[in-house]
Formats: sequence, structure tokens, C-alpha cells
Amino acid sequence: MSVTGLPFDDFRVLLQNLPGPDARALVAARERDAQLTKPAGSLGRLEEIAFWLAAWTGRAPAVNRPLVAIFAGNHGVTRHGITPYPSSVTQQMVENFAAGGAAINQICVTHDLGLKIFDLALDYPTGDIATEAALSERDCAATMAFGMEAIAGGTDLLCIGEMGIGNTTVAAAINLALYGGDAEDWVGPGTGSHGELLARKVAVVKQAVEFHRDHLSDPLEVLRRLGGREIAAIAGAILAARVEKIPVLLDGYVVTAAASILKSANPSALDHCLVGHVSGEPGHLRAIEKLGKTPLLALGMRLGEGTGAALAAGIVKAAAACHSGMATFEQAGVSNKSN
Ligand SMILES: Cc1cc2ncn([C@H]3O[C@H](COP(=O)(O)O)[C@@H](O)[C@H]3O)c2cc1C
Ligand SMILES: O=C(O)c1cccnc1
Repeated sequence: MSVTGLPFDDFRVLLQNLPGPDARALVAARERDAQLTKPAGSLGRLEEIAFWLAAWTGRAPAVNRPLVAIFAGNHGVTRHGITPYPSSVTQQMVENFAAGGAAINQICVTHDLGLKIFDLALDYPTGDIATEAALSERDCAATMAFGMEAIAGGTDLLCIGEMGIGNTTVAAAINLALYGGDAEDWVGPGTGSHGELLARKVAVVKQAVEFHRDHLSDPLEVLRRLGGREIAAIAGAILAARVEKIPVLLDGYVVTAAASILKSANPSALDHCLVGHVSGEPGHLRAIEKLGKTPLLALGMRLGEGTGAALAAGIVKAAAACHSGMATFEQAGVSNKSN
């Protein structure tokens, strides 16, 4: 171990040695579900969510300590004028989260979710991805290791959010590097880039992927070169959750791009994750389809902060509550189907 935590290559090893689902807990959950006072299959996706909780926690489905973790970072690429808001908004929003004034605070109160903010060296924006790597190997590894700490206080459902002015540009560059196509397929308005701003955003994403093109076959290099601090921390948090048997809810376009890096390195790396919602960012649905997932919600939201994941946490809590709290046919004296 280096002083900064795990060296970069240790993450490659970890990515190839991830624990799988717990078959016994999954069977137990299926057996209990079959006895609950409802027609078989009638809770639809809620039943699948309960099974997913069992498989990835190794226990009977339960959500007692759900947590939203927001990772915040600043991005050198904003110097190109690709987003309408100044980078200072990242820090200002971190203060707003602490004061309880953001959208995510209200959703956390609504669904009784814990909230932790991890601000990542906001005074030190990452390198401008159009002309240099976002992060050094050392910084990237240290930030991933820091992201792994998100679960240190204990949680049994991790909802991942982000805050970082400019990060939909970074996310688009990651998607273009991982999946190809045209920059236009992956670049969207973010907080409201239209006209000249949007044209510059497309041009910068093209330039970044072109500049780094000889190094993008390795997903962790995609992360280091085209990512950002919050993106690296999210990747670390998703990995740590897997190892610690904590299911994960992904949020919007930016969180999905960070997660995609792990999936590109190991196709099963996101099996303990569900996508909370599909955001209004045009490339998000395409990115979710690349992950082979179906979002839980589609509310036309395009905010970030973990808001879509946090709303979906309410559904996951309900799925666990139904599974654990419902009476069986026998307990309730309700007649089961006769054949
Ligand atoms: C006030 C405000 C609150 C936000 N909360 C999340 N974001 C979202 O917008 C940013 C990404 O969009 P872009 O790439 O266009 O800069 C991220 O910080 C994201 O979390 C916000 C943006 C603003 C302005
Ligand atoms: O999809 C998202 O998460 C998103 C969209 C716009 C701005 N920030 C985040």
C-alpha cells in the first residue's frame, strides 16, 4: 500500500476478483416470496428488487440504513466555456447541501435517507481533458481509495450522487471513449448548454477523445485521463460496496458514466447496482442500455446530486418492507391457490 491508499494497479486486480451473488440468500428470498399473501408475481419488479437485495447482501431483504453519498469535484475543462454556470457553484452547492437547501436534502427527508457529502479538492480542478490527463495515476488511485471510504460509517443501500460543474462534458467524453459513435450521440445540454455552448461542448469532447485516443483501450486509463475526482471516487465507492455486500443505486448521466468504466473492465462489475432513474440528458438511456439495465423511474429529471437514485431508494425500501413484513398465507389464514 502506498501512503495514498491502494496503488492504481491494485484496482485492476480487485476488478478481476469481485465477489459474486449469494445463492443461498437468493433461494431463501424466492421461497419466502412464494408464501406471501399475494398472487404469485403480482408485485412485479418489487419482487425482483427484493431478490436482488438478498443476492447482494447475503441476508433476508432489508433496508435499515440507506445512505446517499454525493461526490463533488471541479473540472479544468470548464475553461472552454462549455457550461452556463461558473465552477464556483460546485462549492456553493456543497454548502447548500450542508445547510439542507438542495433538492437532494428534501428527498432524503422524504424517504428517511442518510446524506454524506464528499468534496474532493474543489480548489484544485482536474487537468483540462482536451489537452492533458485529468488526473495522475497517484491522484486517481488516491481518489478511488477515498471514494471507498463512503461506506465506512455503515449502510445497507448506497445511493450515489455527484456535484461538479462541467461533469456532463466529462461524462460524454467517457461514454464516447468507451462506446464510440459520434460526440453528438453523447453530448447533451447538461445544466442548459445550447447554441454556441453546446457546439463548444461537442468540439471539446471530440478533441479530448482524439487527444487521448492511443490510451483508451484500458478502462482505468479512460477514468484517469477523461474523468474527474468525483468520477474516480464514485468508481471506488461502487467497488467498495461490492466487496462489503452493499447494494448500490446509480443516479443520472454522470454517475452512470463513472459506473460504465467498471463494467468495461469487468462485465459483472455492476451486478450489485440498479439504475435509479433515466434522466432527461439525451445520452442517458443509451448509456443505460449499454449496461444492460432498466431504470426504475423516468420522471424527466436532469439534476444529478443523487436525486434520481434517492427517489428510487423509496421503491427499494418498499420492496424490502413488503418482502419482510407481509404475512404468509398460513400466518394470515388466507387460502392459497388450489392448483
Ligand atoms: C445550481 C445547480 C445545482 C446542481 N445540482 C446538480 N447539478 C448538476 O449540474 C452539473 C453538471 O452540469 P454541467 O455539465 O452542465 O455543468 C453537476 O454539478 C450536476 O450535479 C447542478 C447544477 C447547478 C447549476
Ligand atoms: O443526468 C444527470 O445526472 C444530470 C443531468 C444534467 C446535469 N447534471 C446531471
